[in-house]
Amino acid sequence: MLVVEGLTCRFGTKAAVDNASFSIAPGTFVGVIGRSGAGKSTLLRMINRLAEPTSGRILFEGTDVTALRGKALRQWRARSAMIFQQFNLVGRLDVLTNVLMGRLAQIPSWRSLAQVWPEQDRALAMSALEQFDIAQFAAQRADQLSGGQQQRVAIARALVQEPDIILADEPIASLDPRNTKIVMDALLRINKHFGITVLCNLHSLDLARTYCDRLVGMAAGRVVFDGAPAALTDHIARELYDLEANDVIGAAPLPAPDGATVPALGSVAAA
Ligand SMILES: Nc1ncnc2c1ncn2[C@@H]1O[C@H](COP(=O)(O)OP(=O)(O)OP(=O)(O)O)[C@@H](O)[C@H]1O
Repeated sequence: MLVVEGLTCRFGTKAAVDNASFSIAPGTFVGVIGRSGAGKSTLLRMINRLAEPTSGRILFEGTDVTALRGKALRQWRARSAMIFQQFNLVGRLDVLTNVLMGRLAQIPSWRSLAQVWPEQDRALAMSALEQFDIAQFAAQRADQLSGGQQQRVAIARALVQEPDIILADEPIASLDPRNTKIVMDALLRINKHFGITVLCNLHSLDLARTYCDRLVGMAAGRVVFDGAPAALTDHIARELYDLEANDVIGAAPLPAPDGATVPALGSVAAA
């Protein structure tokens, strides 16, 4: 269980996240929605401890994540894998090595410096690439891949971290509709097949409704909605998105996720 209690992050006098509180049961696919500047990125970055909370607490399975330092903090960062809008791969390195970076927290530093990866880690990384149909690119430089392929490499890297939670910060913002679906399906597969909790910042309400078990709606740093997608009426959505509402509501519906209907809140089904 991930518990966020009164979490606040201030930049000067401005509260990017203002007293956010919620709990997330293991295995849930949660969409964090809201317009640009609502505080979605800051919330995810605080959970991973990339941004420091000004006040409040983050608890994971009873451990106070906000208080972690040194090795314990590095371990937490491995357990809460981030996926970014811009993929954050090392472009000049090959795809397999990028995925193996996800194992860094598990191996002694001399091995990573010498690029001597344990055979079982290489097998794990190849298997992750196979899961997302990109094993054929293993030896290619990461910057030679398309955006959608690069994001799948980033998801494979997150998967080999063997995380409890994946924090995806607008993972499809740079992608076309086809790659958007491929990447969202990949996240859904991870969530349902491995039971890994996913928190995914999404600008598009249609995507959030299609893929998520639960939505957390943010406006001006505050959590203003928390519930099942079906409970998010157009009226609430319009309040949430204000002037952007017409851009995010009622766009062309996305095809259903591959091989899965949208699951019930908190359920974990085999993919
Ligand atoms: N490092 C920072 N320094 C100062 N202000 C910041 C910083 N990071 C975020 N902010 C401000 O905090 C607010 C919330 O930003 P955040 O990026 O979390 O929102 P968001 O909902 O993720 O928006 P977007 O969808 O545009 O990324 C914004 O007003 C932003 O300008």
